[in-house]
Amino acid sequence: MRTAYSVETVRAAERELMARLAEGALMQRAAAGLAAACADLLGRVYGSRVVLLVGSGDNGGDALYAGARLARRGAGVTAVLLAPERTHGAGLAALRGAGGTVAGSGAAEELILRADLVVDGIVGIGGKGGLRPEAVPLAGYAADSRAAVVAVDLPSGIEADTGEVLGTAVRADLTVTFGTHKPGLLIDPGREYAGSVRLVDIGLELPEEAELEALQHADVAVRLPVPGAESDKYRRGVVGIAAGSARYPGAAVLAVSGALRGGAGAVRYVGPAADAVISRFPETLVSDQGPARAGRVQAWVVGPGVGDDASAVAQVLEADVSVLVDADGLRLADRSAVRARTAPTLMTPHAGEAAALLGVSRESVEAARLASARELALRYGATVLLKGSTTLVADPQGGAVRVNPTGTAWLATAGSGDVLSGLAGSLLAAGLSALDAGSVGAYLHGLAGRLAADGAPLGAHDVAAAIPEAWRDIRDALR
Ligand SMILES: NC(=O)C1=CN([C@@H]2O[C@H](COP(=O)(O)OP(=O)(O)OC[C@H]3O[C@@H](n4cnc5c(N)ncnc54)[C@H](O)[C@@H]3O)[C@@H](O)[C@H]2O)[C@@H](O)CC1
Ligand SMILES: [K+]
Repeated sequence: MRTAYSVETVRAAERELMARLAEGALMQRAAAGLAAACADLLGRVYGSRVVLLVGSGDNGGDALYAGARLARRGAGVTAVLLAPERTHGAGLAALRGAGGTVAGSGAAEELILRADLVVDGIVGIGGKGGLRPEAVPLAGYAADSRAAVVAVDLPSGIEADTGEVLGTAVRADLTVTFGTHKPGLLIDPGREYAGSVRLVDIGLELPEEAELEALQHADVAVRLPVPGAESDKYRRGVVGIAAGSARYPGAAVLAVSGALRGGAGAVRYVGPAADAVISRFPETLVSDQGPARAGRVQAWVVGPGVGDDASAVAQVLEADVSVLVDADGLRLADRSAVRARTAPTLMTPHAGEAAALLGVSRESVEAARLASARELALRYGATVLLKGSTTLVADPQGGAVRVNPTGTAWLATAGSGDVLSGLAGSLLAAGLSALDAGSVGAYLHGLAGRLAADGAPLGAHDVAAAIPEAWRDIRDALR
């Protein structure tokens, strides 16, 4: 499991650790890790041109000490100081002692454009409210330069706790982060600014429960349902799919295609698209009765392509089994009916749907994904899977939010969400909690999307067809 902790938690752990260590020891650990990462990126340190962007805090101190280490190995290191009178004094002395120099801000553009490496130590976890105006041009020069850009702890200008980007931020090729990932490094839009992320262990002791967690192959593998010797189709779980309409039969077919690959023993389809479903997937059990009379299931998926069939949504919400609500279902679901449920509920909006449910703009959901997912979970008393470039899953009772690491932009294709609904609903029917079904479903779906796309456009049905390959790939992590 990859975890991320909030600034407040990191600060507390740092205080505790600093009290036990010699003055400056922690910063030396950070700088050593940073310098090593820079050296790896440069390949040849000797003779390289390195520019340090140095803000007024310890983030700048890290950059200066790392710069001193690179200067000692023969790099030409120049520091651009944003606040010369408030620069980390000992760090600056170390840089000078190692042969590094300081340039005035007038020389910054020229230096950055000619550099091999730019180290962004403008601001770290002490930053708030986006880049200050004097730092904004530096981010621009770094973006225009052919130099590799390494962010210290996090790209300056992104909000560490949320991944929000307020105005301009530094775009890094590599972020070297200390002690733990910060939430903003794993959530868009901040994640896109971070490039690849390298974690340097500085010995922080962090609490059990993280702010954010990202499942990895091994975490998913142990959660995948596996039929036992005693299993039959009913014991493996039956998932009911209430989806599709005369106008949108394809949504039903795609939801079923995901559900068939998600671990349930049988898929029961209810709705007006039964013919389309059967002709594509003859193994589906179909019914033209409403969900309330369709026979026993262990979980329901309701919503993809149902149009205005509010009755199907209401019937499903009354069922005493796990329910996944998606697409049209989100619009039609009565909030008090969702809140009144005692069995688990998983809602799967994309940013636009989440915005409608919260009564805010789509942009504000996209800018603050973590807060939006949490808020929605609280309001509805339901687990919320917020789809997007970084899919998040939040439980209503709090706890670590799951962030999906397998997403790919190729998944932004019509019908892809219907496949995810069926898949995650099938995992619910197989007995996974709403949090696990949502996060394991998103992980499988993302990986299937990557495997199916392999760098080329794909259709949603390709994603569904690639789920078994993704499943095997993950399962093999346990071998
Ligand atoms: N505290 C520790 O134990 C350690 C801290 N380390 C480093 O220290 C950093 C935190 O240092 P600080 O607490 O000094 O804080 P920062 O260096 O992150 O930033 C604080 C300084 O930046 C200025 N600032 C705030 N917002 C800004 C903005 N939007 N634009 C420009 N300047 C802004 C403030 O005036 C303040 O002087 C970490 O991110 C990490 O890089 C590491 O050395 C590891 C050990
Ligand atoms: K930084």
